Amino acid sequence: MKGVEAALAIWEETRKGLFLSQVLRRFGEDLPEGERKLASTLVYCAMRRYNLWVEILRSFLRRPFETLQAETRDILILGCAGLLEIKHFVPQSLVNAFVEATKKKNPADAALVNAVLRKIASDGREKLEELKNSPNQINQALFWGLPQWIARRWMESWGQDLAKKLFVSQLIKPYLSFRLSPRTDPGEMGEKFFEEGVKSWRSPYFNYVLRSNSFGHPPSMLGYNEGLWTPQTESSIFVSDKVLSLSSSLGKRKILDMCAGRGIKAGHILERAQDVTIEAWDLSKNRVYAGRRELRRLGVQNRSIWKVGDSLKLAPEEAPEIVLLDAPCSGSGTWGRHPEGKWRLSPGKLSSYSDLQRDLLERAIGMVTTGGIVVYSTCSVFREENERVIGEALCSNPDIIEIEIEGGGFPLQRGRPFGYYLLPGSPWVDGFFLCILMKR
Ligand SMILES: C[S@@+](CC[C@H](N)C(=O)[O-])C[C@H]1O[C@@H](n2cnc3c(N)ncnc32)[C@H](O)[C@@H]1O
Repeated sequence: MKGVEAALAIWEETRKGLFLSQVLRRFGEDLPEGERKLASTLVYCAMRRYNLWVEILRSFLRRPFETLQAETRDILILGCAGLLEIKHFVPQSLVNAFVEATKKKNPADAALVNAVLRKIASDGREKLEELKNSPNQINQALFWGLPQWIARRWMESWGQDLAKKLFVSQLIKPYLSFRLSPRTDPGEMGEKFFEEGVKSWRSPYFNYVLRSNSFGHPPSMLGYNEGLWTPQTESSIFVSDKVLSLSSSLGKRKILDMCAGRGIKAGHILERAQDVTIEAWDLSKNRVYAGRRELRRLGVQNRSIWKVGDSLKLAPEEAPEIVLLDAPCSGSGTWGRHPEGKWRLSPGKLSSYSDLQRDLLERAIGMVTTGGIVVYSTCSVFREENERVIGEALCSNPDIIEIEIEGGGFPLQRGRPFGYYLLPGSPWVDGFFLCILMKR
């Protein structure tokens, strides 16, 4: 099973700090479709509930998990996740594949891996059910794949019902939404996708967005290189769509995108508003490079200026009428898509995000004049990165007011008391926060 070996190699790379999706793309290209799917399913299952697999393994091991060699730990985690989550595989062949991999990496541990994985195949589900049905908060955090401190914080700040929704969202398998360019006909594009084996249908929220049940590799799909569509989650589309409607209803054409990243929102705005110009900043040289390339792909690069640098220090070419601050954040609303993020976050890191967000928002407010708009967004569901940041900005800037947002059918959850949340709850909608401010 080449998929098992590839999963182990991907897992090792991810430990160096890379995203699963990045590594998977690199490894996946050389694998046949079935093996690529197996590798992807294994690494995502393992990463989504990493602490759960470690806990289950502990209960089946006679020695402390930490004393095992790193390669053996990896094999046991992927094996445990595969056996308890992948239903369409014969457990015995999966166990055999992991034992074979151990023989290559750590022959001395092959018997241990064989014994532990066989035990998990026969008794592991019972343990899983036990945790699922336990009312204990620690067991719930384990079952849904969350670090305990995060589960506790969400329970405290969201209350039991909404926190449960966030817990469940950790296990929703994400799919692609395609934002169509204004020159792309949704019906024709849907047919082309179908010919390529991808089923798609219209999003209930946007008439220029198609949903799919694919997790595919966008650059190798039909129409991507020609700029006919862009993969973008519908929550992210909601944010850039709001910038578009503010620009058109208030007649504001000069936009500053303070943290433009790879230019996904900038591309959306420029392709749908021909009279808008965007100045795009980002700290990362690589992202600015990718952003420029993205706008070129869409054919809108000549209405943009890009700068690499710290948005706390850069100066705009022209006074902006709208500032979009799509702030760097913990990404907690996108952990269904990028589950490695939750294991890399710490309380200290979370508060350093809040500090940076507060400074960036102050800078954004400082750059607009009377009537100017600041659109603040994060893909996080932590109040520390959202309402708290907005609350501090409103306190220190009495000339700023919040503007109400219409959901247009999108299930918005009012922040407490500022801004709006899009809570993660379907494969096409990540968790996002959005707040629109105006200078009086
Ligand atoms: C949420 S991402 C932006 C995504 C982007 N708006 C899009 O839709 O493609 C946040 C970005 O902020 C950038 N960033 C972080 N700190 C920054 C700073 N001090 N100045 C400018 N950019 C910064 C990161 O490099 C990252 O690309």
